[in-house]
Amino acid sequence: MVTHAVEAVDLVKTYPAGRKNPPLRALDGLTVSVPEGVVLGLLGPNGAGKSTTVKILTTLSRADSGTAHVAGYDVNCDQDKVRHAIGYVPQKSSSDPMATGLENLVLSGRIFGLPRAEAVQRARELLAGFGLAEHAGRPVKTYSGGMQRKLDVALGLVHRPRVLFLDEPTTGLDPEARADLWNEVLRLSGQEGLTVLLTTHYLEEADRLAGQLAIVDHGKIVAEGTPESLKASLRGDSVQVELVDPDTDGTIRLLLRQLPGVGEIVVEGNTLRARVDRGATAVPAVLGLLEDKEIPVVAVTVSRPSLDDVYLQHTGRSFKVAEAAG
Ligand SMILES: Nc1ncnc2c1ncn2[C@@H]1O[C@H](COP(=O)(O)OP(=O)(O)OP(=O)(O)O)[C@@H](O)[C@H]1O
Repeated sequence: MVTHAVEAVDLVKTYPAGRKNPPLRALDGLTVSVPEGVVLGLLGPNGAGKSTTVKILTTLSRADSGTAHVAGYDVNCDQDKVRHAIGYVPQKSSSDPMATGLENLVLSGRIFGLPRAEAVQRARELLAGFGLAEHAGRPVKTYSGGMQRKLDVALGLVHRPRVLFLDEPTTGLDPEARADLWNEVLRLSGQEGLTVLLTTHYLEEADRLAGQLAIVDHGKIVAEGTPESLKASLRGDSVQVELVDPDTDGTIRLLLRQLPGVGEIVVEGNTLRARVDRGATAVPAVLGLLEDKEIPVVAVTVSRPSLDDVYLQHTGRSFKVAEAAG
């Protein structure tokens, strides 16, 4: 039997939106669960409701209705037990920039009730685990962005939680630091059996890091599964047409739409992305049509469906377009 480290059912959360406006429904019946030892990615564009979900699950906010259990405890009735069972790494760092990495970790351990010697030992263990041992004595303000983020994660682990919440853990990090942090999270989950719920609006992060994905849109989960199963559930291929000039009046989109086997088409700047039944037959047809109409093309590429295609399938819009809309 699968035991769930996190179980949220039908969460609704509204925020006041000013006197003349109806309340904003940030969560609209969100249901999600995370099996023990799994890294679950909550993927959605800005404003989808990811942070609100995390705040409710970490007892920082209360849902208007619905239920949630974390590590078996009710987030409303057993708040202290939940707080001891979880680690929470918020979007904004909670470390003291003037204190050293070691001091930050020891203080955090003391706050969780560890005796001083034990807090120091745990701090040193975490610094070593995250490759920060040689920087233990430096003020955090001198750390690189990647080092600071690793320290943030270490701070969330001081009290050996069973479930770790990471709210957009790699926002603002360069690709190398991002990959480094992904490896740390995978190590924690693989070797230490930690359950991780992370929020992200990076499709690549969701694809690479999450064993399970839940796609959030307008306060609801619209699709769930492993990244592979979600992509495999889409038939056909994705064809990308890069034009010399943008399709400002939508003519090219309409033309392509008429070809047999071509499904939804998304336009992003000079690029048109179409779902097609078979890439191998669609590419020559697309190229032939555009050549006939003397429409200049930079490139046409075909690929297997991506998470962006999965998102499009379930929400009717491309992830980038949803992000830009906020
Ligand atoms: N304290 C608040 N008061 C009013 N509205 C809020 C508050 N917190 C969040 N919201 C609104 O609720 C919706 C969901 O916000 P939330 O922060 O959960 O989204 P998100 O998916 O985490 O987005 P992001 O990726 O930008 O962090 C948004 O429309 C947001 O503006």
